Amino acid sequence: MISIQELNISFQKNVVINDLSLTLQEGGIHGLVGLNGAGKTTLLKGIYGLLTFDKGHISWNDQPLTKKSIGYLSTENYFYSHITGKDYLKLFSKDMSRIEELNQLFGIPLNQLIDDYSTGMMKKVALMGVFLKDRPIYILDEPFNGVDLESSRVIHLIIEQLKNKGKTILITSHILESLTSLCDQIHYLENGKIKTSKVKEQFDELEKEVFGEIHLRNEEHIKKLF
Ligand SMILES: Nc1ncnc2c1ncn2[C@@H]1O[C@H](COP(=O)(O)OP(=O)(O)OP(=O)(O)O)[C@@H](O)[C@H]1O
Repeated sequence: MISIQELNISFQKNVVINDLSLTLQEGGIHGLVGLNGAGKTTLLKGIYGLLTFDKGHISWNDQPLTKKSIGYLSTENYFYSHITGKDYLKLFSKDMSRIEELNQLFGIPLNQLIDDYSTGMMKKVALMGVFLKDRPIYILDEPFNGVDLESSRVIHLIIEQLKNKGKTILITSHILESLTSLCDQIHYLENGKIKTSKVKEQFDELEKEVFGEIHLRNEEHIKKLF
């Protein structure tokens, strides 16, 4: 179980994560949603240990949570420039046949320079790097962003399989449907706190409760504007 207690993360005076508490059960797929700028990436970076926090505590089964327990997909792909996909993936695994087997699912031209890849291809190579490492926890920031339908389905199935192996997964997406079909629980982040958490049977309520209100407000506003 990952336990986050009263976490505060701020950038200068901008408090982005504000006394946030959240428990992530072991062996589950957890979604994190929220509007642009809500603090999803900040929270994931905080859990992975890329940001210092003003206060609070994060633990994993009552032990400190460290980077080596986590496979982390960042929203920004920090590749070395002028490196081929193959050379990049070799940083994650020396097992070339596993790399090639994994790539059968994604079809990336691995001998090409990453600099020459499309946005979706870069995302897929970054994800392949994450999946090549066996970790108990995976934190995936926008894994479906820019990825075609076929590969989204592959990523979906890999995540489900990781769950079957007992891994704990935390994932963000702007596409709610990709989370409702995948997650056991979805957490909604607003004003630096988890406003609500819903289990699978309650996902309809999440749509109505959180997004219904926003849709309604926007619809009225659009009708006034146009
Ligand atoms: N390095 C930084 N320095 C200053 N402010 C930052 C930094 N990173 C994030 N912020 C601010 O923190 C807030 C939350 O940003 P964050 O990227 O965590 O949001 P998000 O929920 O992931 O948004 P999106 O859905 O657009 O990806 C924003 O107001 C942003 O401007």
